[in-house]
Amino acid sequence: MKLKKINGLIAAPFTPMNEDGSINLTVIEKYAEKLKKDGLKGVFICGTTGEGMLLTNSERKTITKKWLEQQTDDFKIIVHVGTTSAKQSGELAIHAQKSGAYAIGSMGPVFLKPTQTEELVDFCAEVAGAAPDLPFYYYHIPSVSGVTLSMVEFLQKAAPVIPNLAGIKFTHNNFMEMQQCLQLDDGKWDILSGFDEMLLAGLAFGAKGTVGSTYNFMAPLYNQIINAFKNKNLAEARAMQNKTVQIINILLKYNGAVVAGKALMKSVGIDCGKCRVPLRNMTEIEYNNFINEIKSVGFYNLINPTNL
Ligand SMILES: CC(=O)N[C@@H]([C@@H](O)[C@H](O)[C@H](O)CO)[C@@H](O)CC(=O)C(=O)O
Repeated sequence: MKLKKINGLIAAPFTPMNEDGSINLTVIEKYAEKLKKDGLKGVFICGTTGEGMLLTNSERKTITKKWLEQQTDDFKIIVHVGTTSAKQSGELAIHAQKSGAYAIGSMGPVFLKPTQTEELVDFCAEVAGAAPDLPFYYYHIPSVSGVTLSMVEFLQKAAPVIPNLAGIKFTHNNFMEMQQCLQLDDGKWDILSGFDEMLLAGLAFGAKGTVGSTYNFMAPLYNQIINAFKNKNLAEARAMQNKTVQIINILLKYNGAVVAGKALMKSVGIDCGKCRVPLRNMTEIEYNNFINEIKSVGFYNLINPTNL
């Protein structure tokens, strides 16, 4: 399979929900329009940020169909199909391919975790094999999945048995390993940088595509980091990355990037509602304090493209 690499920002969108916790599809068209206007190259749906593992397979298929109504050549829909079961993930992969998704991704099995690379390869081979016409990305996110195997070894052992293997969504801060993956097989693999606050480091090691949650509401800042890096203006790139770090620190202080990021979306015009258990939503007092802290670092001026 001849694979094109992803270049630029891919958002990991929140899954909009109603007050009763049901999924809210009515927001997705407006959501996609905002992301396209902000310069996103697509979305990676039903991942960590999308609370994918807190949704039923039926809900994930419904969300997939809705997002796919927004897909264009310049706005790619990548579907996270990871679950604890290769069979369940395979079912989602079949649906994603039938529905016309650009690609699929899957994290490793988080229950009965693989302890050796061959076990992870076997899991991914079954999932990727269910959608043989789509590029498959392994979703490496050890801080959440607990699957901490070598990605270099994974690529080496997976390549011969997963013909549609495209690369790795590398949500990890081991940049030595990321660099090795980027260099492997003459740079064949598409290695997507997954930590927004370390985007500049990923760019420095050669990553071209990136997936993240804060691209939902800070994309103009990150596109400025990418442009400053391309123009060799590292002082500006570092200054902008530092601003994103300030904001991410506040998100992490208020129940984390998923809960706080999802709550923030309403203030940028896309009301995504609350998160599902076991995630703990903010109280009203916490939310007011959160917004005040976000304002105190100039967030709303920062994301206003006319100020960039
Ligand atoms: C652990 C985690 O949630 N990582 C986020 C980051 O975008 C993260 O929210 C951001 O770097 C702030 O820490 C993404 O990599 C996750 C992601 O791409 C996804 O939700 O599919």
